[in-house]
Amino acid sequence: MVAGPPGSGKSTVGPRLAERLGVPFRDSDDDIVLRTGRTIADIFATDGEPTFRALEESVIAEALTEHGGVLSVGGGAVLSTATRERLRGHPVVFLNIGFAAGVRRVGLSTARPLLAGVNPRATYKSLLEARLPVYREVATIEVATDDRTPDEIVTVIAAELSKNLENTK
Ligand SMILES: Nc1ncnc2c1ncn2[C@@H]1O[C@H](COP(=O)(O)OP(=O)(O)O)[C@@H](O)[C@H]1O
Ligand SMILES: O=C(O)C1=C[C@@H](OP(=O)(O)O)[C@@H](O)[C@H](O)C1
Ligand SMILES: [Mg+2]
Repeated sequence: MVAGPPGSGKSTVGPRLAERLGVPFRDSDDDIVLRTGRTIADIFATDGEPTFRALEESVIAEALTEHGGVLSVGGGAVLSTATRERLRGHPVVFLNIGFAAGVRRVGLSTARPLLAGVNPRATYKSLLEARLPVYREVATIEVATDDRTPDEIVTVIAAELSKNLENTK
């Protein structure tokens, strides 16, 4: 699984990592859109965050049982205790990102409803701080992404994954 804050590159790096490993790719946000036929922004605006989080838990639980490849998840997915429990035993990559680079990457897009409020920079800053320990708790691999291209990040992850595999032999 690939986890980390919005803008860390989960949806960009995940498919490239899957390609490099020769396995299929899924993204929990895409799975929610496929299942509901609605956008993430619409689900947040119409039904509220708790409905979105329940859908997110459900598509991740499904992917963890039926999907044998790389799964990128939304930035808030690991806040769920049930999801964290389901992740035990799975390799989890934490894509880390600093505030400045993260703000540049998420930009002014309205696709992320949590960052569409009055002060998105302050929201993003507190989100990074509050979630950092949670990402670290679930991660088996942590990669700083600020000054790396997606392909460089994939190379680092692939090397770490094979190192971890060697250690379990
Ligand atoms: N390593 C990187 N360097 C520069 N830009 C990146 C990198 N990874 C992702 N991006 C860009 O940042 C934005 C957010 O990436 P995305 O994969 O959607 O992040 P996430 O899924 O973690 O929210 C996109 O515009 C993407 O092209
Ligand atoms: O951080 C979050 O709580 C969210 C991150 C988004 O995904 P990305 O992290 O891929 O942007 C998306 O799941 C939703 O807008 C909520
Ligand atoms: Mg994403």
